[in-house]
Amino acid sequence: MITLKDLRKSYEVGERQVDVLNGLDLEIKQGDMLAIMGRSGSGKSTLLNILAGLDTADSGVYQYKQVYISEMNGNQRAQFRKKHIGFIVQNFALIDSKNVFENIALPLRYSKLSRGEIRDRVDRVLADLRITELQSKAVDTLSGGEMQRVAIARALIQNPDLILADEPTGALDEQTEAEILDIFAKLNQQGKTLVVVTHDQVVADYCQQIYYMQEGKVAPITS
Ligand SMILES: Nc1ncnc2c1ncn2[C@@H]1O[C@H](COP(=O)(O)OP(=O)(O)OP(=O)(O)O)[C@@H](O)[C@H]1O
Repeated sequence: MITLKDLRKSYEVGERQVDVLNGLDLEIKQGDMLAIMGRSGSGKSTLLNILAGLDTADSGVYQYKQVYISEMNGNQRAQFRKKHIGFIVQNFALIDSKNVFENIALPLRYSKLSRGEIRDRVDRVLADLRITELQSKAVDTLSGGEMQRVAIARALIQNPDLILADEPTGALDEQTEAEILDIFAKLNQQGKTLVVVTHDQVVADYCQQIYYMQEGKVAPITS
């Protein structure tokens, strides 16, 4: 599904050049659920942002199915992101001034769907994530676990094939973490491909493969 080949990316910090990706290769198959671990600053978020089409490498190849994302311009990447990617972050990134329903419907706002179709789609993800009763609530009144469910619902609203999660349970207690991980496992069973960046071994152990990022590359951890 995804091939990354010889990805390189560096930043100039003052006089110094920091190599974040240093010839990174990775293959992700459809239906994989993989964890990426590694020390702080090793480049995990950079990699996830590139997979999402939010950022680009300086060189190397990013192929998604038959398409070369690494050859796209910013607009094309935005289209790609909208169609294929669901992105989930640690701090949920919800809009406080909007209620749950509006947050989940947000990615559909420039679509050609009618209000009724939007309603139906949101109803479906609300039901899937068992948060139908929260739909009219202000998001800043929710618990952390509820907020993350809303963020997952928003990520799913366009029915993406690839779900990228950056420390998705980092702000949650153990019990809530387990609930969110169950949701991920269920999505994976439904055929979604998931890539989860985490520092947490419990989260990594939920995934079928664990990769470790070091010196600008990733390598599988074999148990
Ligand atoms: N815009 C930028 N300008 C300069 N350096 C940057 C920039 N973005 C990231 N970096 C550097 O790139 C490196 C990788 O950052 P990245 O956020 O990808 O790491 P990470 O593994 O996700 O870290 P963490 O686990 O702490 O979130 C770090 O050294 C960071 O300081």
